[in-house]
Amino acid sequence: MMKVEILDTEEDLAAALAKYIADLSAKFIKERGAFTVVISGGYLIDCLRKLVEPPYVDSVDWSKWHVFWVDERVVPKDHQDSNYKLAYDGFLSKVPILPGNVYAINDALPAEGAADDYETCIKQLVKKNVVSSSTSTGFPKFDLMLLGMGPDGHVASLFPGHPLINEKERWVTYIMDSPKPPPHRITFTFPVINSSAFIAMVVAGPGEVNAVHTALGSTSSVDKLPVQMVQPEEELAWFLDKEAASKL
Ligand SMILES: O=C(O)[C@H](O)[C@@H](O)[C@H](O)[C@H](O)COP(=O)(O)O
Repeated sequence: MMKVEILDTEEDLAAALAKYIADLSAKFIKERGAFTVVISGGYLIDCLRKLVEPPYVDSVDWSKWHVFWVDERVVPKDHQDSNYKLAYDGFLSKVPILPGNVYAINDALPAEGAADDYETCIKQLVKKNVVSSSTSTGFPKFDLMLLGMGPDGHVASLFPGHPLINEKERWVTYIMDSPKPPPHRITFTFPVINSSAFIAMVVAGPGEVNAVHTALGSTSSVDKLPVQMVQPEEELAWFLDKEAASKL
């Protein structure tokens, strides 16, 4: 199922996104005592700012959250390009999520090793039932993924025309030639992204208007953009501000 929310301003988008996340947090914690959230980098983290303010900062049961990255740059965790640093500075440092429930990549490993290590970590969490497993695909089923999108329609570190968008076996893979710097990254694959229960696709501002139009406004497209390949098992919710939706 897909829904598209177009908000007047980016501020309204942040407020709507916070409510959506808080509601899903309450749902999954009630159902299974945990909430597994996968975040991307980029402007998404700034869009989470309403979650770290009242009422949500007080009402969300942060102790049940488990946080993962859909992609990460292969740099030290304190490097300016690190998605972990971006999320820590802008979100994780402001809420009482248990440090042991925040799953960053092993930044001492090169890209291939870091991807293998992250995949092994997730497999262990599936065995412990911290992360669910999709009964239809056998891949890990995260409760919610919070994704941004690039102007070229990339999601995570899955870029248009790159062979990685066709990876069908691995849970986590790596790229050494990312067109968006830095070049070395790890990324979830589409089988994992599309085995998630819910995905929020968060796009604000003028930078992605063409990719948003391609994804939501056009019917025919021979080669699908990565963003058009996103199809979670329960719901894909687009959160757009009026600028991002201006070509719809
Ligand atoms: O590591 C990354 O670069 C992000 O995970 C990436 O997938 C991001 O979500 C989009 O690129 C949008 O981010 P921007 O705000 O930088 O365009």
